[in-house]
Parts: sequence; C-alpha cells; structure tokens
Amino acid sequence: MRAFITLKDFFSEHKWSYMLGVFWLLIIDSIQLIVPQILRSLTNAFEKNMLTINGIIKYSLLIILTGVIIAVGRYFWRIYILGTSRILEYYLRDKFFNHLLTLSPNYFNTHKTGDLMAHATNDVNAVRMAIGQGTIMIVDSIFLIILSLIMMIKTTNLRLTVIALFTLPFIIIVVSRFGKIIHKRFRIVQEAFSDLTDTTQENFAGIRVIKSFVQEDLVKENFTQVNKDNLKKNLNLVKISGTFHPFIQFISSISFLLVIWYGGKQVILNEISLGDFIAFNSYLGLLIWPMMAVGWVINILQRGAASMERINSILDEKPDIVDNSNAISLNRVKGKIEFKNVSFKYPNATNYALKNINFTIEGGKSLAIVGKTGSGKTSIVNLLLRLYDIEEGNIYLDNNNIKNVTLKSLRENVGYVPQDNFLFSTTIEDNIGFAFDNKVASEKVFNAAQLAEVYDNIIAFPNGFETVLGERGVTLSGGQKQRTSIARAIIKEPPIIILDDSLSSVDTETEEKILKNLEKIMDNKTTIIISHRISTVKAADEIILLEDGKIIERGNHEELLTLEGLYKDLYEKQLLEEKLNRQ
Ligand SMILES: Nc1ncnc2c1ncn2[C@@H]1O[C@H](COP(=O)(O)OP(=O)(O)OP(=O)(O)O)[C@@H](O)[C@H]1O
Repeated sequence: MRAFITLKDFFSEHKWSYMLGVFWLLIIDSIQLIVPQILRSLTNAFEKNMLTINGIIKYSLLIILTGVIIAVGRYFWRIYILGTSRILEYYLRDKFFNHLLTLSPNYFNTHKTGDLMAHATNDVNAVRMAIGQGTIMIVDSIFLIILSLIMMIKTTNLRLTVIALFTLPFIIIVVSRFGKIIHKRFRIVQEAFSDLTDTTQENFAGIRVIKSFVQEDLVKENFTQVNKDNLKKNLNLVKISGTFHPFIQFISSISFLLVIWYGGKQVILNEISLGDFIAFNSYLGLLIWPMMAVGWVINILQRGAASMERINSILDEKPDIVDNSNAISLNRVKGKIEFKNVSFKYPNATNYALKNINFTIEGGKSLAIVGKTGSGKTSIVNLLLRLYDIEEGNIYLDNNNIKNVTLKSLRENVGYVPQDNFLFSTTIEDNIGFAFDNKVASEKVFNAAQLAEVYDNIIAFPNGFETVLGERGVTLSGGQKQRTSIARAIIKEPPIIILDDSLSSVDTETEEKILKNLEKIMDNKTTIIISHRISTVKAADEIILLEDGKIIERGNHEELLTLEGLYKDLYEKQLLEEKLNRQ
C-alpha cells in the first residue's frame, strides 16, 4: 500500500471531498442500521396482537423515509468519492504523460509505446478503482461490521452473535489466500494487455510494409497468438475471481444456517422474541455485505497497488539529460559551434559511434557532413542538441560548454529538420507553426512554405494550409514532407539550422532552389547540412567526410577534390550517375 504515497499531494488537495463523501456514507450506514429495529418493533407488535392500521402506516412511512434519506445520501457520496476518483484518474494520467515528456529519447528507444499506453489506460483505471470503490468499501465495511455487531449483541445476546460469527475466520483465510493469487494473476493480465496494445500499435504503424510484403497472414497469425495469450490470462483471472466470490457467499450462508438453528431454538424457548430474531437476521444480512466487501476491497486494493507500482516505476525514472544546477540560459547566439576531442558510444553499445571529432564552425558559416550510412553523421547532431550526453570531449556553443547551457535555450537556438520528418495529424499550417506556443500569423507560415518550395503543393490541396495530415486527411509525399519539415524549422528564423538528409527526396532542381532560398535567409546564420549528395554540400564553407565515426577528409569542395581521396571518388560517381540519368 506504500505505493499510493505518490498521490499524497492529490489527497491533501482533495481531502474535503473525501471527508464529505465519507460523512454521507456513514449517515447512510447509520440509517441502514435503523431498518432492522423498525422490523423488530413491527414484528413484536404483530406478535402481541397490538398492531393497528395506523401502526402499519407509521412503520411503512418510517421505512419509506429511511429509503429516501439513503437514496439522497448515496447520490452525495457517489459525487464526492467516485467523482473525486475520476479527478484522480485525470491527475495521474496528466502527471504520467508530463513525466514521459521529460524523459530522454533513449528511454523511448528501450521502452515499447504499447506498454506505455497500457500504463496510461489500464493501470490508471485500476488505481482509480482502488481509490474510489476501495475507499468506499473500507469505510463501509469497518463501520458496518462494528455497528452491526453492537446492534446484534444489543438486540439479542452475545452467544448468538458469537455463533453467527463462527465463519468469520474462514472468510479471512480465504480472502487473504485468494487475494495473493488474484494480485499475481492481475499483474500477468496487465502485462498481456501491454503486449496486445504494443502489437496492435506496431502493426498499424507498419501497415504499408506489411501490405507491400504481402504479409497480412503472418501478421494475423501473430496477432491471434498474442490475443489468445491475453484471453488465456484473463480467463485465469476470471476463474479465480469466479471461484472466490461464490466461495465466500457459501461460507457466509453457513452463518445464516447456524443462526436459524440456534436463534430459532432461543425463540421457541422464549429467550428472545420473534422480533429480535428477525432484526438479528437483518443485521446478519447487513454484515454479509461488508464481510464480502473485505474480499472485494482486498482484491481492488491489490490490483490498484500493483498498477500504482508499475506507474511509480516509470515516475521514478530520472531523465538522463537535465539542466545542471548553474546552467545559463543563452539568448540568441551568434552560432559558433566547436567539437573538441569528442568520442561517443550510445548507451549499451559496445562500439564508438564517433571517435575523436574536432571541428569549429564560426557563427554564420556553414558545415556539411558527408559519409556513408552509419558513419556517424546524425550522431554529431544528436550530441549538439544534447539528445545524448558525452563523457569524452566537449562541445561549445558561442564558447559555452553546452553542458552548462539550459536545454531549452540550446534547442530554441536551433532549427532542426530531422531525418524522419515526422509530422503531426493536424493541419499543415499548425505543423509549420509548431515551434510557436501561440498560433502564428498565416503570412509567416506561407512565407516559410514558399522558402521551402512547398507552397505550390499545399495550395493545390482542396483545403490548402487547412489540410489535416494523417488519419483523416491527405498523406504527403516523401519530398513534400521533407519540405514541410524544412518550413517548420526555418519559420523560427533560428541562428543555427540543421538539415539532416533533408533534401534526399527532392529532385536536384528543387534542391537547388531551396538551397538558394536558404542562402538568402541564412545570411549570418550557421548551417549544418548532412547529405549523401555532393550537389547538396558543395557550397558549404567546410565539408567533413566521416567514415566509421572518424573524420577522414576535411576542407571546402575544391580542397577536397585536390585531395584525390574518397570525397573525389564520391563526387565523380555522382556526376556519372547524374549524366546517365539525364540520357
Ligand atoms: N540510439 C542508438 N543506439 C545505439 N546505436 C546507435 C543509435 N543510433 C545510431 N546508432 C549507431 O551509431 C552509428 C552511427 O549512426 P548515425 O545515425 O549517426 O549514422 P548516419 O551516418 O547518420 O547514418 P545514415 O546516413 O544512415 O543516417 C551506427 O553504427 C548506428 O548503428
């Protein structure tokens, strides 16, 4: 139960709602305890032939009155307790999502999206149940058990009460044994649900690959397998809960049997009145529910605690990359970037992705990075944006070690066009204006789209810039996505812009136009261009050629050609390719 300590702030904020809910709950419970007394008086009067029509009306009205108060009270405790548990669900999901946003990209490389989605749905629900229904049941059970026992003893005698409670220890044993098994099976069910969510999510994300490889049958088979596994684990849980409840009910019915046998005898011997006997049975009936509820509540709390533990394990996860305590916030930088003796291995990787990288880009100048796939080009950008931290070497921005700069100000100074060009399922206009907290002026969006050479494509769509991308709308071509993504980066007018293979899907003519536009807007701004294509990089002030994480050639285009090395080979091969393409 210690797991729920995460929610202490929530409880302190909402304690009054809980208290009011509990207050109403206790009122209802107290009134419920009056009903057997009404039945008792009614039966006794009936037995003594003293019951008049007026008496029947009086007792009936009393029963109706208690019914009305119970109904009103139930409404209020539901609002206060169940309503607050819904607020808790909202609070916890928000906290969970916000925490995930603080985690470093590496966390998402090593954790499945489906798993995280299952935490945000199933686990949060289980916690809500524990805090809502669970609270009600605990208060209800404790109060009703104590007061029913007092009333039972007062109405009849201690001996009959003790006999009625003969089954209580058995109920406690059964509840605690079953509780443990239910807890374990519930955890397994949650894990199976995570797998199911994950498989579904992955299959739909990769639907194009599945269809193009005609692998629907294989995917179907895999899904059926995971779905079957989920079903099996759920049935295991149902079987145990299915045995548990009737079992408890059976044990408690033995109490009734004992009361009918012994209590009946006491009525015959005139030790208690018929009214006492009936009231006693009603109290026993009232007692069965809380005794059962003890079982339920343990079940619900166990589930809630298991889910809370799973959520806590993520909430306890510390982001790998955070601002250091005396980090400075940079305003608009001049854009000087320096890598000094930087070597880097990805977490859990054995090989270095970058080895002893040294370069300086003066503010306003451009650097191009070329190299074969996997040579470490993107890794340089990942380090500059501090998506990963380095242990060997240093990176400086305007002569400040980036480890001493706030992440926000570092990243705000950079316009980044990533390789995967991810766009959100919202309008094109909102995608381009993504960097701004508030809606940005449409003219600004249009201008960025023009500079990225995608304006004409966008206005050709029936809804133009209002076109919704993704599920409900148009899907852009690879080149259109790249250019929309460029527009998203340049609209910020950042002092540093990074294009990671961002022109690979556009033809050379459009590429040239985009580069010309960039030249205009990037005057006095620093540019890093990563590309496989020499045509994209040849105008850069400096070009570095990477191989296996090392810089093997550097210089401007002309200098690199005179080196007669790999760069020149690459250039000649691409010239030949272009020539062949033109023929
Ligand atoms: N998150 C990661 N974890 C472990 N290794 C990684 C990770 N990202 C990249 N690598 C490895 O680091 C090396 C350099 O990768 P990087 O993405 O920098 O190459 P690249 O030159 O940009 O390639 P491409 O042109 O294909 O994009 C590769 O061997 C790659 O497998």
